[in-house]
Amino acid sequence: MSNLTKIAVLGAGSWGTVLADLLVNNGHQVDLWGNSAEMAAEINEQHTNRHYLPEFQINPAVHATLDLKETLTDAEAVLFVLPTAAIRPVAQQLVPVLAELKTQPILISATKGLELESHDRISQIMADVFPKEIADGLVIFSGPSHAENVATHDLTSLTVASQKMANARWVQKIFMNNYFRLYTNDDMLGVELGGALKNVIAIGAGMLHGLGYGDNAKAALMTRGLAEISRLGVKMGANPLTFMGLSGIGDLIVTCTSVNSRNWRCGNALGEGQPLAEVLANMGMVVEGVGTAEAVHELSQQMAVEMPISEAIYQVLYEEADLRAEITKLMHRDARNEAEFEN
Ligand SMILES: NC(=O)C1=CN([C@@H]2O[C@H](COP(=O)(O)OP(=O)(O)OC[C@H]3O[C@@H](n4cnc5c(N)ncnc54)[C@H](OP(=O)(O)O)[C@@H]3O)[C@@H](O)[C@H]2O)C=CC1
Ligand SMILES: O=C(CO)COP(=O)(O)O
Repeated sequence: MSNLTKIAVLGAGSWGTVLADLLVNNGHQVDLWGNSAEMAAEINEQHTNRHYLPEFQINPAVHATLDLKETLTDAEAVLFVLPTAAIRPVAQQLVPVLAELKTQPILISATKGLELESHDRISQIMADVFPKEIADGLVIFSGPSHAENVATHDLTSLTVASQKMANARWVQKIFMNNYFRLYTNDDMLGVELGGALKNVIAIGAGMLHGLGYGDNAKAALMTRGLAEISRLGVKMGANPLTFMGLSGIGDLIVTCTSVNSRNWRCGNALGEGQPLAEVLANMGMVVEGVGTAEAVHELSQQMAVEMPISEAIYQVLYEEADLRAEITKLMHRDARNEAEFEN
């Protein structure tokens, strides 16, 4: 057993690969767990992951594996970087493996989404699946951070939130370096909601671009999008200030304005007239906002919170509503005061 801090990274896609590389660059030992033998061989032998990050050269010390027991043994933390839909089944696979270990790792989630049908946040899925003493220590890792930019060491700041601040501070310490800065936050609910719900609004920003709308339209969408995210979040018990932070407005800005965003690119292609099934098939990476739009549609009804922009995007994605007609409807909603927080 080495003296290095070992971190298990689950999910060898764009974000998991870049975070594994960052952790190794920071002097930690990393096992990167994935589900493809070819991918693991490519990472271990060529130190690339061309499907997800065509230009990226991975630190050769990143070790990819398909063996979950090997990945978890001696790990001080387990970082989930999987699509939302994979969190519950993979977490269930972990339970018997963790039960055999002498010490329990800290769980960290970098995933941004709401589960379909249950509308659960990642922390709720973890609470369902893991024993309380493990789930209670979960750290949420969220903020404006395209993998492609972190890969080139662009300056990046994120939020780490947990009910156990000691865990958040530990995660802060293992990730921070001269291009990666983390802030702690005790509002896990707000941090999770900001990270998940901005993906829906980013699809809308892409749609506007695809239709040919300009900067004013995008600024209005982002501002009113944040208003409805905050409205839902506050009603659910989140701190309104969280939505003004990195995991709120910060992530909304980066996702609504960058061609690196898969959600933005999906919306842009829809705005240009491509069918959703074709867009998703061509993307080859997860577009979390599509599933989350359906979860938000149901959650906002359940919470009796109006979310007109997210609802319009849901209608276009799932109910074959006409995009231009939805925009017209939004522009003709009842006139109101900007500061009204109720609807
Ligand atoms: N990319 C980014 O810049 C950022 C992403 N995120 C969030 O991180 C999460 C992951 O995103 P990202 O890395 O971009 O996604 P990608 O689509 O790039 O990669 C997803 C990875 O998860 C793997 N996977 C899917 N299902 C399973 C499973 N059941 N078991 C094991 N592996 C599985 C995929 O494997 P396979 O190749 O076989 O499909 C793939 O390697 C998302 O919630 C996203 O919102 C957050 C911040 C930044
Ligand atoms: O969350 C992200 C950046 O912070 C990644 O966004 P996309 O999933 O839209 O690429």
